Amino acid sequence: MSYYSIEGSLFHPISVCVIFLIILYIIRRPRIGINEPPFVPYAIPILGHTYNYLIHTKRFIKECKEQYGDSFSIYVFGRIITIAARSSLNEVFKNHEDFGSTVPESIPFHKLFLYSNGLSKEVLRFNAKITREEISAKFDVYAPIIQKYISKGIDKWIGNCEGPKVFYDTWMRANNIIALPIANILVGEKAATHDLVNSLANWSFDLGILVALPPIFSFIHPKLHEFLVTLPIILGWNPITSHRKVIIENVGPIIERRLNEKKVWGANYKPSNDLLEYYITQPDFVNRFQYYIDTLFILTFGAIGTTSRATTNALFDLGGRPQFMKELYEEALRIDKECNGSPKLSDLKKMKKLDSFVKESLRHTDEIVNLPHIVESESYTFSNGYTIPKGRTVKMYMEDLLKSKEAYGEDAEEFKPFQFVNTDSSATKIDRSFAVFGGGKHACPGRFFAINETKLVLHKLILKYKITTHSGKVDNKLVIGTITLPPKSGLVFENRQM
Ligand code: HEM
Repeated sequence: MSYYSIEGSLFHPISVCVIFLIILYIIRRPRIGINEPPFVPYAIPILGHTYNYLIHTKRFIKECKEQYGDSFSIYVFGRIITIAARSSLNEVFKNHEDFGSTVPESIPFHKLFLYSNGLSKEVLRFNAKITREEISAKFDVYAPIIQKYISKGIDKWIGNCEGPKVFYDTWMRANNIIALPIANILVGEKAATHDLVNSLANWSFDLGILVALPPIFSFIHPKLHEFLVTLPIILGWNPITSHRKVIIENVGPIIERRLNEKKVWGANYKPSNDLLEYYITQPDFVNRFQYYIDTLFILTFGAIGTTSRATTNALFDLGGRPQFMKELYEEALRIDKECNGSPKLSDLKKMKKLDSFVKESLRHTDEIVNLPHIVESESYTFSNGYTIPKGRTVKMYMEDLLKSKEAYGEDAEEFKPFQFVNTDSSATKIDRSFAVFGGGKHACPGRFFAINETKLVLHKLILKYKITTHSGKVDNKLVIGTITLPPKSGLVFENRQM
């Protein structure tokens, strides 16, 4: 009797597990339509290519391309994704009516931003328009504010380095420096209090568990992962709430005052030099105040972390290669003299070596695949004849583009900081071999602002400090699955002797 009951109790959970895995295998087996790009075979059921994709990304994707060509599909976290290498990749950008952007799967923007339904087309259109017309195009209008707050930020976050100071949180510091001018341009100097700047700079870092949870439940069903990620929000934990409160407390009274002044002074109302003024002029602003606060959050998500990441990577690229500092310092000194220490757009354009350095640093972001897009039309047929269905996620094989020997020479893997100096290829220029800012109609409209702000921050830092890595070597980026973040190692700042 006891023999049977022990065996029964062991048999029961194991057999349930086995039956569950068999059912999972059958129902989640990838189904490939006719004429699709080659599907790379895999050995481990259910897991598919997930392990190789996450752990051996560079080698795995390279081998797939060599064997299966310019577009191929793999099975990762219970989903088929298509990888588009160099020529197919540019098609995705060009045919923007067939493709839409996807938010990183792990971030439930639609639950975080209820007034705008997250990254809706309407929000993207609005943000693209103001970025293009009111931010990038007005760099010189905002130049005094940008200069002032970059200097303030450097004083606060790097400060006086009479002896060498080692920072192990350079990205956080650069993020705060980059956020200061952006926040001041967006909401004006009066509203951009310490708390507000802090909220705009750091809210995306507070998403914590919502971003950290790998989509393991997608093996069962993608909706299950989506549900688990949104569960904390459904249960009342929304990491945005406290930041939203800070923003509203700071901009609310200023908006109210400006709206009153507009009523009283009519045509004599004097608009302020900030983006809040643009928001106020929207015909539906009063009725959709919370919607516009959402758009502001979403804009800073794409603007601050990306720019500070580029700046931090460039600092580490420079710190690990001090042999290039002399040339950059001499260029910085010369141009700074010419403009009496206040570079405008025309002066930033003259910083050819710095521009080339920043572009080379962006080329070496070291992400293998990135920029997911989703097929929104019924299907899409690549010019190589392969068709992918509606709903399919396509990821760009960025390494294939950015380290292409055809475009960057036999030594494309090397860091060649001044290779763009005598070309007409500035860091903001998008071409078939440089898609760091995307491409086509939806290419990043903030790239002019981002590059100029990055250059201005680096210009001021190069003039003020000697910068080296603490290791004395070129430090590796932090690799998390298929994405890379700036190194976490030490960066040393030391005042230059005047
Ligand atoms: C180095 C910094 C930056 C990088 C690497 C970057 C990268 C990108 C990329 C790759 C895209 C296209 C995404 C896609 O095709 O799905 C994009 C779009 C966009 N970026 Fe940036 N970005 C940066 C800075 C900025 C800044 C500073 C702003 C705003 C001030 C901004 C605003 C936008 C907007 C509004 C879009 C959407 C455009 C559209 O949908 O038409 N970006 N960015």
